[in-house]
Amino acid sequence: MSLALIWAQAHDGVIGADGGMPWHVPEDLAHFKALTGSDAVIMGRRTWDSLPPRFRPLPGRPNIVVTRDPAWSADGAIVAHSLEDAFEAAQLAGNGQAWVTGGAGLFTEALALADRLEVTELDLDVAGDTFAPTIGEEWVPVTIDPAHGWSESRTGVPYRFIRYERA
Ligand SMILES: CCc1nc(N)nc(N)c1OCCCOc1ncccc1N1CCC(C(F)(F)F)CC1
Repeated sequence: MSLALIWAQAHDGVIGADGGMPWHVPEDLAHFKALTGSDAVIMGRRTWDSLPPRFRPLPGRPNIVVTRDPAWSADGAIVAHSLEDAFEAAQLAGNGQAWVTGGAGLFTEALALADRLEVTELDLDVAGDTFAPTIGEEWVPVTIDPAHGWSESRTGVPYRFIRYERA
């Protein structure tokens, strides 16, 4: 079972503001859906709370939610009380690839265990209160589109997808 992290970030690594994502880039939703498919997703409880109700749980796959609260539960969520427990639950319930989908705390912790990062970069200046983890030198960007070219979202936001793998 390997662990991948997936996130979308604006300038300065902003990934969230006031419990949500301060943008709407449909191409990123499609990208997230295409990449994570029916694989297990692991997320923190605040990310779970941030999901629009129609996507909670994320459809068609095990949703593992990490929380410190021993009393927490939610329909459609497999509860874990640590990233290790979540990883184990993903191995039991999942099909080979597990995705950490947020938030910042989990990304920072999971970075050490992951072998793949799928980052959507948005050419967007937006105020935020939550930030992506710093990607260290050991991570190598894998060119997946012509030299990481920028595309333009139908909402006008330039975006690009970058895959990183551990060197
Ligand atoms: C997509 C947002 C997203 N992008 C990338 N690249 N990495 C992520 N870690 C990520 O955050 C996933 C959890 C938060 O997700 C949402 N937050 C607000 C609104 C909508 C969503 N989505 C819509 C698509 C839906 C589907 F199941 F269709 F994929 C899942 C929930």
